[in-house]
Amino acid sequence: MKIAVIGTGYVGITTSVSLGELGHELIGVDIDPEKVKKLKQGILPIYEPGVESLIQRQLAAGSLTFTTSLKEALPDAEVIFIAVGTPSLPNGEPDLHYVEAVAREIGTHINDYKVIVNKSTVPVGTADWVRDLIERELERRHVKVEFDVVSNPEFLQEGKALEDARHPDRIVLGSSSQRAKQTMQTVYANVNAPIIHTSPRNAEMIKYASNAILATKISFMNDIAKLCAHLSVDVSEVAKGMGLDQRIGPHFLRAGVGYGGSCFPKDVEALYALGQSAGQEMSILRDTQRINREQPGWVIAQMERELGSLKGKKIALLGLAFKPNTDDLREAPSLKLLPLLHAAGATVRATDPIVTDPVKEQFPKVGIAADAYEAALDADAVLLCTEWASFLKIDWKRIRERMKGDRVFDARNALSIEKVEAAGLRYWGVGRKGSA
Ligand SMILES: NC(=O)c1ccc[n+]([C@@H]2O[C@H](COP(=O)([O-])OP(=O)(O)OC[C@H]3O[C@@H](n4cnc5c(N)ncnc54)[C@H](O)[C@@H]3O)[C@@H](O)[C@H]2O)c1
Ligand SMILES: O=c1ccn([C@@H]2O[C@H](COP(=O)(O)OP(=O)(O)O[C@H]3O[C@H](CO)[C@@H](O)[C@H](O)[C@H]3O)[C@@H](O)[C@H]2O)c(=O)[nH]1
Repeated sequence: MKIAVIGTGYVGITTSVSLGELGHELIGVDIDPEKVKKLKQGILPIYEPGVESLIQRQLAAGSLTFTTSLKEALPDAEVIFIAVGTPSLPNGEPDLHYVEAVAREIGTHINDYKVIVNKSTVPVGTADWVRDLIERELERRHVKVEFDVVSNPEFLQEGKALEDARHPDRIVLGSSSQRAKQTMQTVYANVNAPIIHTSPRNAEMIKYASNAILATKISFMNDIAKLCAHLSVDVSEVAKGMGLDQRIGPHFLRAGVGYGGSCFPKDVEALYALGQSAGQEMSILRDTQRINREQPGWVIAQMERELGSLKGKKIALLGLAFKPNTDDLREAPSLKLLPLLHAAGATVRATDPIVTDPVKEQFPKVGIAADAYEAALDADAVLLCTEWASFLKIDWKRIRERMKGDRVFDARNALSIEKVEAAGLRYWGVGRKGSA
């Protein structure tokens, strides 16, 4: 089957290569000529493990191509995926103008039956709106072309996008016609995952509600962690004990410095905004967001409680990306910690295995170190912000020798207390040992 994917960000690229693995022929479209130029050369403009080699293989086989021209991509494609961004507007609602532009362009150029699949995360009712936009363009052209709009939300996690695409927990298909449903069944025929066939509106809500509950689990555990800190309880042990209950599950129970990334913050906000416009309070989501906003400040306040004033203190910041295995800095907690540390008078030397330059541009005062050992030189304290695998394997004795102070603040609850303490360092975690 020939498939066009509009937008070559995380979702567009992952969709393209994973559908390519299923035997389909893919054409990726992006308005960004630089991105397309790189992709045509097999260069991935983002860091996502495993994806670049797959692009190169599929380019060489001729089963994957890229273009900046939607018009050129449309005629041969039976299915058109929309995978453009839906960032937050200042009022919290998602900005749908990229989706709108693509829908209009599709309406301008289609001449035969297509299934248009929305993969972007969008509010309930967007599939109907996309249908209207396309119909209006067809009316303007005085042509009649049949098409269907399907909602097929994406659930991949950055850093493990390929694995998630190959082995999804479920595929959600919100189709409004039998013809579209059958086409989508062919698209995903070779994926071994449960398929939920539902309406487009239900599919759109499934995506927002899924992200919102995951974000809420994190904020809930961050609240529990702060209580654990007062009661000398280790929240990691609590999470372990809770997670074995199958009704709760072990995932997304890790307390830390809060959630970041391009999805949770904007999607929780968008669902909250959707509630507001429907006159529905959504107070849980309000608190989910509040707790997340406050978490970096709470971590810094705890550091001040432990270290005294941070004025003149040297802090080694380990990790800048919003999570490991990505170079994505969107809503990264590091970008919230840095101004707070600076405002408190601390000097920061940061390190990250992948992403440093954009942080240096945004915060010229931050020193950038090649690795954790360089960052720790003369430091009063180490602060772990992103739990990259390389940081979990640190030789803490080597770190101790280089530091001036002896404090390790684990804002991800990812380090082994025993290993840190065996090196003669004092450990602090979020609602773990050392917190109060
Ligand atoms: N990043 C994730 O992990 C993830 C996971 C699930 C769902 N989503 C959702 O998927 C959508 C895309 O997310 P992303 O992170 O891939 O976005 P992104 O911002 O990384 O990429 C979007 C791409 O679309 C391109 N684009 C914009 N307008 C275009 C147009 N008119 N024609 C062609 N290309 C156009 C941009 O140049 C950009 O390359 C969002 O709605 C997001 O919420 C993202
Ligand atoms: O127990 C946990 C789990 C995660 N996080 C943080 O939560 C954020 C988001 O992590 P994760 O969900 O792994 O990354 P994303 O790539 O943003 O993926 C989320 O957002 C995507 C975009 O909608 C969805 O497709 C995914 O299903 C959803 O997990 C990161 O800052 C993590 O550090 C925690 O603090 N504690």
